[in-house]
Amino acid sequence: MVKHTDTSVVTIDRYIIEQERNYPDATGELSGILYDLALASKMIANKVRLAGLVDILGAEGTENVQGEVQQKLDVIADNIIIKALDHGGRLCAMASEEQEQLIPIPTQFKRGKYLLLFDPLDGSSNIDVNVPVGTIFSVLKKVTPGEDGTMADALQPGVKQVAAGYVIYGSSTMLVYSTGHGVHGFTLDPSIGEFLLSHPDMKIPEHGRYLSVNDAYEQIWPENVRALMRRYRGLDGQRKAMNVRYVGSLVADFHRNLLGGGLFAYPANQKSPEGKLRLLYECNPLAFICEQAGGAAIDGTQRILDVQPTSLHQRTPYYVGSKADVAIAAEMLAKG
Ligand SMILES: O=P(O)(O)OC[C@H]1O[C@](O)(COP(=O)(O)O)[C@@H](O)[C@@H]1O
Ligand SMILES: [Mg+2]
Ligand SMILES: [Mg+2]
Repeated sequence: MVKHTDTSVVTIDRYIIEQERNYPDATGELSGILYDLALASKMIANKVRLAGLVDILGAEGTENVQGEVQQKLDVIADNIIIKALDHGGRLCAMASEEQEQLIPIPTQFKRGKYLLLFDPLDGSSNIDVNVPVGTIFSVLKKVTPGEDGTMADALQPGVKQVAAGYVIYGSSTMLVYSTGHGVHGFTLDPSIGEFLLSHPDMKIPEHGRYLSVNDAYEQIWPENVRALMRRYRGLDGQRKAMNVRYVGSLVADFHRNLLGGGLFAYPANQKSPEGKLRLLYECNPLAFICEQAGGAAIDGTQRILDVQPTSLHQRTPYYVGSKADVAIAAEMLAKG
């Protein structure tokens, strides 16, 4: 595998081909899915950039399966990804935060051996206020007989992912992914419309600087969660306080912590006993990336990637980031 420095001019397409050489039996189907996701991300980036100028801010007026009001950009991003990925002959089904059921591949198109699960627009509450948002994706291999993807194909533990990644639409647009061979970041150069390698082989620092949690829920957290947050804030005298940063877009909070080291948490609380974030298309893909970068991710009792899913839109408590900080969470939350 060619070792690129961050001065090489390498497009994502070229990099994906080079990575494919790691797999002697590769058919190019997984590479094709990553190409199409890169294309869809460019189209979504364009919409996000123009959000204030064209009529795509605000609510769509519909609700998704989570009971959340859908933003116009949630629906636009969802359609862009489905239309970019449904005809390549590489997928047997898709699943989206914005769709209640599995999304079948239209009958006129060939089916493939992979499933794509995604959160088309992450951080929806930040769209209208021009704060970074993102897209999150996870790729699984079909495990049941037959052509069409089934729920059993979607409900596989995170360790079964063959690829995962996210896109952040911030001051620049970046696509970060892993196929199980490290984590690689690409920055979109809008002047040539290409994702260029900018962050090869990303690693998260062992000890984190940043704590990312919405402590507006402090009053309704279980006592062991409150004790844990006091620890991270240096209030129990056991360690130096971490610096608090919370954007309210999971992708943006995760990305900052991946680069600078930190802990993102969305604990369970009395109102949401399972937490808020979705296991299959938010927590599993970022946990895969984080572990590939040397970090860790738990639900408070076990490794997120070992959780056996039971439903498409299930939620889970989430602690992800620098290994040493997640270890503290595991130790203190085990105290029940
Ligand atoms: O406002 P809260 O309760 O802190 O929740 C913020 C969290 O909700 C989310 O916006 C949920 O994701 P969606 O926007 O994709 O529904 C996360 O990005 C973010 O971390
Ligand atoms: Mg989300
Ligand atoms: Mg979303």
